[in-house]
Amino acid sequence: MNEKKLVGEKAAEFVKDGMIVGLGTGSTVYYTLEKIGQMVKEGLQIKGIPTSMATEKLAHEFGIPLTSFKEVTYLDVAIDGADEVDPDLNLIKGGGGALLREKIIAAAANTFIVVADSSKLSAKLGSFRLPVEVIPFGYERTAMQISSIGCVPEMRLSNGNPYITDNHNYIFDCEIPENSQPHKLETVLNMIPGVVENGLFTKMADVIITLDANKKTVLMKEKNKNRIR
Ligand SMILES: O=C(CO)[C@H](O)[C@H](O)COP(=O)(O)O
Repeated sequence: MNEKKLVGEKAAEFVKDGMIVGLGTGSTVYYTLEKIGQMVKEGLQIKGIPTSMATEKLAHEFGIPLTSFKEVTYLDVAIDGADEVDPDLNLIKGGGGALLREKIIAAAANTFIVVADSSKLSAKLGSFRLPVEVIPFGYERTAMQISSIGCVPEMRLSNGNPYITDNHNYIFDCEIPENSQPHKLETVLNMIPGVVENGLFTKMADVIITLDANKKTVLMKEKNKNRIR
């Protein structure tokens, strides 16, 4: 059974006629995009905003019409994957390198839905290294400052060269301190000059679509309505 397909396709049920939809990035949301593409062929009228160039390409392939922040100021719903999810619905994202656009789109969405197979659920964030996007200028010094707050950064490489994001930046994958408080760490990292964004998405997700022990899709919902928008 393909867990990613089950949760990915389930998320498409949240997409209704007339909506502006944030289109996430990754191998789970791939199935959401594929399903939305089918729904569009059957007459669904929506417009999407992609979180990455890879997703923009997929949206074209699946026939999903696109728009941008030149035309809209908010989204009805955004659907995206995650690398790790804790019981308070805090996330680590950015394994696919798209964290910056993903966070802009999640923050602009009235409802942020996360698709996560059961391997992504974790009692405490930190087993997946935290992606931190930094501008290339002064990245050596930025890395020192990331280290000074207890994180251990390692530059992400692609074929031996620095991995370059869609926004022409670098990524450090960081081990985070064991006793980290996710919201505090998210805020403190973003105060370091040179850090553009980090992959902690705290107080953002409204719904996690995952699977129970019987491999049936279940929804984990946000308990505290204290989202930051
Ligand atoms: O944050 C992401 C990309 O930047 C992805 O949502 C995350 O890496 C999950 O990917 P996948 O669904 O392939 O496991």
